Amino acid sequence: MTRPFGERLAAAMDEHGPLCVGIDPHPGLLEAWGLSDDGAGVREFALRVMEATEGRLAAVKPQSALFERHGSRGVAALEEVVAAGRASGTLVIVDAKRGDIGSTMAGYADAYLRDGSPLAGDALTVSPFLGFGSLRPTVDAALGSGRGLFVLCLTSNPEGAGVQHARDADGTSVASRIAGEAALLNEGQDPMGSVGLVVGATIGDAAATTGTDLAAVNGPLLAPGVGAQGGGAAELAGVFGAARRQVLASSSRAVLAAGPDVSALRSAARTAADEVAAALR
Ligand SMILES: O=c1ccn([C@@H]2O[C@H](COP(=O)(O)O)[C@@H](O)[C@H]2O)c(=O)[nH]1
Repeated sequence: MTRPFGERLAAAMDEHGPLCVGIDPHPGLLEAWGLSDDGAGVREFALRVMEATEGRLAAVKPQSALFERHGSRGVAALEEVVAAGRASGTLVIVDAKRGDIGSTMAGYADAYLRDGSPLAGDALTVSPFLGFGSLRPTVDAALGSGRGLFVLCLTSNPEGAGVQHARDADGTSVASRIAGEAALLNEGQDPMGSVGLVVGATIGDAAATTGTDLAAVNGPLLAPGVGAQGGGAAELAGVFGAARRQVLASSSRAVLAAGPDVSALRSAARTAADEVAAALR
């Protein structure tokens, strides 16, 4: 039986530091790397990032949308990233932000969280905005197969606040409600549970102002927004406070800009990993 994701991620973060590099093959980056904006270009881009990071980072996070742009060839390239992660032991978080009614979520669970599925990495990002309960099929599939989830909670984009900071009749914010549901699923897990949250490095004091107790989640906190969106060491320390040991910081464009040379990418990833490790110590 595979060890739970939370346990595997904690071990990977201890070994390599709390950084996840995003694999985001944007058209502009493909051009800058001298690659074609098609399935072959995306494949070459993604496999170079894997070569630079394999066995050296806790995790990578392919952005599904930027693979899907190229239809079946792009999705085939995403499958190769998943397979490369499996072969090297680098954890793969598929950033697809899936969210739908429960019966359809069962389909996504089958695609992204089932042993033997070519798109099943180690964890999947999901959206709880159709109701946390609608995520149940993905929760069951993840926990039953040693995989993890990252549930959107306080996202890095400024537009997220309108929904996530809203309060219900008893004054509880949406973000706090989501964090509370994740905490229930992670109860008693050591060193941490497998149901994480997405909490942007750019959210300032929003955890405090929305009453969201991040430390109580007892699960990993995926923190995008480092680098290109303006999050840095100071922001990470300020946003996460007592929850900082649970944080897996994520950076895509700021690291990917160092490509296409594999050793330059490797060195950019190492520098970013050392910076976030120092900020979150
Ligand atoms: O709140 C969120 C959730 C996910 N993301 C994703 O992370 C990367 C960020 O890329 P950068 O180039 O480092 O800005 C991207 O794939 C987003 O979809 C996020 O930014 N914020």
